[in-house]
Amino acid sequence: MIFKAIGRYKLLVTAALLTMLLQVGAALWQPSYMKSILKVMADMTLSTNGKIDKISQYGIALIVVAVVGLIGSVLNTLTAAKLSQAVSADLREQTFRKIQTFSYEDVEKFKADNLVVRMTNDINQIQMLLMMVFQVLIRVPLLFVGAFILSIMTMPKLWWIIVVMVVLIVVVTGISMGRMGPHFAAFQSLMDRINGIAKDNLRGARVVKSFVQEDNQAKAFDKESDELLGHNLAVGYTFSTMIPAFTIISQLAIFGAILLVSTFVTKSASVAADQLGGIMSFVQYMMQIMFAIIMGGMMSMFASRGMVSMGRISEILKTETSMTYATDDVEDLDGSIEFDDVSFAYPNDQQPTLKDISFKLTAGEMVGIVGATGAGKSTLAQLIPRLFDPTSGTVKVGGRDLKSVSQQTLKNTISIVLQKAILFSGTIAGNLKQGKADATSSDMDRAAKIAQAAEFIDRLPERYDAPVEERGNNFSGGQKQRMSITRGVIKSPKILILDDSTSALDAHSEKLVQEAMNRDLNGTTTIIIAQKISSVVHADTILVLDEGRLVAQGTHKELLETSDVYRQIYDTQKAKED
Ligand SMILES: Nc1ncnc2c1ncn2[C@@H]1O[C@H](COP(=O)(O)OP(=O)(O)OP(=O)(O)O)[C@@H](O)[C@H]1O
Repeated sequence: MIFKAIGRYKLLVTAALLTMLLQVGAALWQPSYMKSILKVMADMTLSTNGKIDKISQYGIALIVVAVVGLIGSVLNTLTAAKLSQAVSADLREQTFRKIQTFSYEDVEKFKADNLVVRMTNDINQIQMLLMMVFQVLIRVPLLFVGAFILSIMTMPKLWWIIVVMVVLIVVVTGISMGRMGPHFAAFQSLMDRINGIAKDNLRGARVVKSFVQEDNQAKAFDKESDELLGHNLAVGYTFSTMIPAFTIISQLAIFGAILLVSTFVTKSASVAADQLGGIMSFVQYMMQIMFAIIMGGMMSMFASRGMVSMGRISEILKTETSMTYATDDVEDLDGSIEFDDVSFAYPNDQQPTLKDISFKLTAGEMVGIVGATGAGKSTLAQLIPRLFDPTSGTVKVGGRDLKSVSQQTLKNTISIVLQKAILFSGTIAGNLKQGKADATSSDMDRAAKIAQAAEFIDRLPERYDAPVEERGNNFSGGQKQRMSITRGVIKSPKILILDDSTSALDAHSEKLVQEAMNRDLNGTTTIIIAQKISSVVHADTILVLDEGRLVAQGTHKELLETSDVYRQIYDTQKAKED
């Protein structure tokens, strides 16, 4: 996944690698000039002949190498930043596109909040890792090996000091990383939970305020946040012991090296000068080795977090949607519906929500679905536009098994207006066009009249261009429902499902909507899921659900005579009204 994403930016990758090489080359070269300058300076105690010129030459060369290294470093940072941002933007878009192919069931399995964290936080982790990789990937091994060899070449007798230092630093790094690893693994799932709480709280701000739940919400948030703090502190503590440990190791190594060198210095001045220059560059190489190991450790830290994130993104990209369409052909189906021995269980649910349901509806009928809360009405309705596939049995529309028709055919044939009116930020027109992409303003007028939305839309100065805020927050519950019904009816579908979607409307408006539908959507099979039997008394047929089973079907009059469940619901509601 990641290699494919990076592969698109060959030029940037090459530039990042070359600039990295430039940096390493310059870093390794500099100490040798230092050594030469110091050697010449020490020699000056014997004779100054031509020495100043030599020092200037070495000095200029040293500055040139340092400037080249600096340019390499700036260019490398720029290319690494550009590359990591481009790759992570591609991954984010690819992930979002993939999620768009998911069925509703797939989204339910992942959970929406979790998908949001993956597309934001996880992609950021990958971006940070890539930035690190393209800044230090080659630099670490080259700097380590280069500085190691050059240090031993500079002071062959001190090879063992380098080896002891490397072993100690590797041991400290290994122990520290081992301690930090489990904390990094916990970060991501904690971020999912914290994000979920924050989102629930902000979305349900009205409920939180009206039920004075601020304290409880804050406590729940604090619990997760404290756990995250605990992991962050544990990482911080380990880090705070790691850095001083490195400093002590390097100081001891430098001290040891200087001490040993002083014992090598003989009375010969030229040898002493040589040793002085040597020890300077030796110490510089030692520092570079330590830097390389620390950078390597840091990279492995970013890598361990980035790998977890990559796994989470690749899980999305590898997910094959649970719903496939047998064909792309667009067909003209009529609005008849047939359920043949349908049972359905939600993903990860052992118990079926719908059990052995069979019925037939003729095109153009007005159908009511009633039943107690939790009886399975919405679940049954969701199987018609194929939001879920049945666990067993067949759902047919226009005589065709839903699994054998194309997505576009389904979209053209069926509209569902959900219990909760969901609007997207943009304009009213933008939301209505989700129902019919090429809707004209006369289509919108017609649909708005049916849904009794015209009365408030006409009062808005911008009418259909009026802005809709996030989740339609600038509209009332009833206005949102009316817009949602407008979106549902705008394409005059063959089948229209209204899932308790007039609940926020007063009885008069509900009646007006139904009358307008009867008049203007003649020929549309209308399924009305209703809490109140009064909303469906005029239906051609009513399905009565009880604990996931279809227990009766008929007209209001027939059901009053034949169905105990129906009569019970009717009597209870009537008693309440009286
Ligand atoms: N996404 C889901 N995942 C798991 N279980 C679910 C899901 N949605 C609904 N259920 C369960 O399925 C059962 C039927 O729910 P459904 O929403 O279909 O009932 P309903 O008859 O429409 O109820 P209501 O009239 O209250 O809207 C309930 O027990 C509910 O807990």
